[in-house]
Amino acid sequence: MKTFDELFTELSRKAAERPEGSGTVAQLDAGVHAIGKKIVEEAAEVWMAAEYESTNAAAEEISQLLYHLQVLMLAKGLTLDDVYRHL
Ligand SMILES: N=c1c2ncn([C@@H]3O[C@H](COP(=O)(O)OP(=O)(O)OP(=O)(O)O)[C@@H](O)[C@H]3O)c2ncn1[C@@H]1O[C@H](COP(=O)(O)O)[C@@H](O)[C@H]1O
Repeated sequence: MKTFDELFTELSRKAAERPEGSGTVAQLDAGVHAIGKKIVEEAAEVWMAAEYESTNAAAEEISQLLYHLQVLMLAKGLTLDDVYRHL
């Protein structure tokens, strides 16, 4: 298990070091358009899981949406503070 901040630290390292086989690196290479599409897809899956599936399924879909949002943040060069200052 990891926190939102811990995941961002891990993904930032992946983006910098570009290890072989990293899905995050592949997503970053695919670009903002592809990442954005994935976010919309994952958001729809969150909605469907929340409405029609178990609470655990909804939690899993939410975790995937959070992951893809972080990938977009990295693609755009945004930090956690850039986002947190708007909360
Ligand atoms: N938390 C996640 C995470 N959540 C979601 N995903 C990606 O999002 C996809 C989920 O999409 P779906 O369930 O809709 O399945 P899918 O449509 O079949 O997926 P794709 O065809 O798009 O791959 C997964 O296949 C992963 O590619 C994640 N990929 C990575 N992480 C974490 O990110 C870290 C770095 O991962 P790597 O960069 O791959 O090393 C690790 O700690 C991972 O646990």
